[in-house]
Amino acid sequence: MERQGEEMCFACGPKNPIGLKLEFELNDDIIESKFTPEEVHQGFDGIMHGGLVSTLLDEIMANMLYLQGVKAVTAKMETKFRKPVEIGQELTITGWIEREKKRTINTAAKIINQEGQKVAEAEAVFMRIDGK
Ligand SMILES: CCCCCCCCCCCC(=O)SCCNC(=O)CCNC(=O)[C@H](O)C(C)(C)COP(=O)(O)OP(=O)(O)OC[C@H]1O[C@@H](n2cnc3c(N)ncnc32)[C@H](O)[C@@H]1OP(=O)(O)O
Repeated sequence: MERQGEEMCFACGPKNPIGLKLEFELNDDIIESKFTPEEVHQGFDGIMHGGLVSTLLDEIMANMLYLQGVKAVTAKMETKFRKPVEIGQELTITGWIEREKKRTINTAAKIINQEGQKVAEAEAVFMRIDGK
């Protein structure tokens, strides 16, 4: 089978049939994406699965670096699930860089629901794999 590379990314790949198909807007140092979870994304009834909430946060931080030409992988990540994420509510996901030191980049991200409440947030350490 022919491999389709990054276009198959579960979170952002346009060719992944079961993917989240996230799109991003990078403005200066802040990246943003919108996503509305559906029933197929739930764990408990009516609530988005926490693993997928983490995926949204991981992906926004990863793509922020990727879109700036930085090749790095998530080395460590901590997620705080502040409120249940309801199915059918549009989410705004935002990511930014906190600090950089040699190979490691500390990043952060948050998810805000339609009512303006912070439903989840994360801090992560990315490690460059581009030899820089
Ligand atoms: C269409 C668009 C698509 C766009 C595509 C976008 C895709 C986005 C995907 C979402 C992002 C992801 O999920 S990325 C995938 C998930 N993450 C991964 O698979 C990463 C797996 N881990 C690794 O590959 C490796 O552990 C690395 C690269 C992180 C580090 O390995 P290494 O380069 O060999 O480094 P190593 O010699 O072991 O260690 C060097 C130093 O770093 C420390 N160190 C090593 N690993 C870690 C760690 N995880 N957390 C903390 N510290 C660590 C060591 O203690 C050591 O410290 P000292 O002794 O020097 O003090």
